[in-house]
Amino acid sequence: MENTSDMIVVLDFGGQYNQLITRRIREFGVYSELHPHTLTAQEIKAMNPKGIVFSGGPNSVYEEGAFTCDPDIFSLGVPVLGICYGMQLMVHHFGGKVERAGSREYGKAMLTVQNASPLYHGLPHEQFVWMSHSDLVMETPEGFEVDGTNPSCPIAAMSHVEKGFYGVQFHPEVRHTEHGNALLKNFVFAICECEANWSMKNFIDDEVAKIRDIVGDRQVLCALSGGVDSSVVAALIQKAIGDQLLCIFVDNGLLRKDEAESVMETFSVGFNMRVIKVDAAQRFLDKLKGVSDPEQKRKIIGNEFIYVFQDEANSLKGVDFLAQGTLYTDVIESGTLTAQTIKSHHNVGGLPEDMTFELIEPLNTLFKDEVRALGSQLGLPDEIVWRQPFPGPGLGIRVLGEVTEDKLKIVRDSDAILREEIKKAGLDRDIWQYFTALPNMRSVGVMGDARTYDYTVGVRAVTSIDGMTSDWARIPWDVLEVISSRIVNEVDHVNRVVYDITSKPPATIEWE
Ligand SMILES: Nc1ncnc2c1ncn2[C@@H]1O[C@H](COP(=O)(O)OP(=O)(O)OP(=O)(O)O)[C@@H](O)[C@H]1O
Ligand SMILES: O=c1[nH]c(=O)c2[nH+]cn([C@@H]3O[C@H](COP(=O)(O)O)[C@@H](O)[C@H]3O)c2[nH]1
Ligand SMILES: NC(=O)CC[C@H](N)C(=O)O
Ligand SMILES: [Mg+2]
Repeated sequence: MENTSDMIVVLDFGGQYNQLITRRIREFGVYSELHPHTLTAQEIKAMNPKGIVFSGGPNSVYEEGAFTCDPDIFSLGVPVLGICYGMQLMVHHFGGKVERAGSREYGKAMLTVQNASPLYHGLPHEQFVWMSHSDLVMETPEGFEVDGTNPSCPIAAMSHVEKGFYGVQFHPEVRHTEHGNALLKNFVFAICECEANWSMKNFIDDEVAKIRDIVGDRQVLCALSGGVDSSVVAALIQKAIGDQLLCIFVDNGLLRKDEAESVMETFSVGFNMRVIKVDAAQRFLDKLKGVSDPEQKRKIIGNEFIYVFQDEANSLKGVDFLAQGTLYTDVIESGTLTAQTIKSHHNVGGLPEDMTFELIEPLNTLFKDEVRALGSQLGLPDEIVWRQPFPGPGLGIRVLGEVTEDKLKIVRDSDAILREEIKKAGLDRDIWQYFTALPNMRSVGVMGDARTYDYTVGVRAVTSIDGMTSDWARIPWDVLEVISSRIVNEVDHVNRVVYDITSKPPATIEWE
């Protein structure tokens, strides 16, 4: 079923932050999706986009094996904006010349606009842009004009206005490009003629219609964790098909203190949903025995989740669909789009091959902050909409290395103290996510005049918008002090607490 909103397709040539392009466009109220560069012209045509953006990427177009695109894309009659690698690819395709530059250009540069193509409408003649490249366009292809220049990059922007093809060597999606947003707006609205007609309200209408269409009178099993994403999915599906929805909450033994009870209370009593709880702790812990590699742990947990869902579905009748709260970031970070797998999210990279369910993942094109807006629009209360994210593999990836009951207890107890103190300090809404992790190390301490040789607990607290990037939270010293002393005093086998002060990148939020 086709979406009712205008849309821009972004083709991914492997840059890690390409989703920023999609985000910027969505912020204008125009729907946009990021797709692999291998998407064919026919597949793109079927999506009926109003414009196409080629992203940047690490390859050099003249190298063997460099990413390319289906050449028929240029015959679709749809405007194309090539950014960095995207522009170089366009040049290469149409017979211009791209070569390695004498030196790499990374950072701020001054762009002089010399041909005011529609992309620069209303923008100043000179503007700061952000560059990150080591190849240069030496010659534009026939029919293209040079739009902008810079001393170290003479062909910094080009266009073929008649065909609707534009290229920029710099990155308009990055905040450091002074008029980047205005430039993207010119592309989206003036050149592609999009209307700002994408909102959470019509997202709900589109998705409800799609779900009804796909599901018919069959039943959907929704994997409900009590977290933001699956709660929003459950609410959306309930809106679409009412009682044909059955939720399943799995106690995998990797949950936080008192979590199982509180989720069951909220959803079955508070929301009157059909929820069943499956106690599968032993199954998960048995499978994790002796396993210490993080990716292997993630895959085991992902598989076990599905097996539990499948066992439950078998004992019920006529359940063909499994709904999950998979987000766009889960898909992107699991490496299905970009070249590099950072970590397999349990609900994407961890799915077993012999799965018999059809998946329903209505949020898999949305970012976290968009899901929160959707939750509010659906009428979910703030306490759910603003709940901090908790990963499906749970404490299994916060106990680093092999997972044991003893270590789970340390993480569970220290995490409960941290949550209590953050709440008490009134910081729970400002900090995006906060938890403790147990590195696989012990150190020497002194307690009551005696030597101890015990575990270190790591405290992690970050600020973020969508989990793709984050900064460590500046928790006041006195709050940290209380947290540290309570953890050491109240949790057995801990004699040291450290605070993680790395941002993402280069670290990630979770430690595994
Ligand atoms: N304990 C669980 N029982 C059932 N399903 C689960 C459980 N944990 C995770 N899932 C499924 O995996 C999906 C991904 O987990 P994830 O933690 O990303 O989302 P969430 O828990 O819904 O939201 P949040 O990111 O806010 O924690 C969930 O949306 C849910 O469908
Ligand atoms: O549902 C999930 N399944 C997973 O496998 C998973 N791994 C990480 N996360 C959460 O995603 C966000 C980004 O985490 P990282 O910076 O650690 O990749 C953070 O909010 C993490 O808590 C997960 N969520
Ligand atoms: N950021 C990019 O897209 C870089 C493109 C190409 N690899 C270059 O170095 O010029
Ligand atoms: Mg969760």
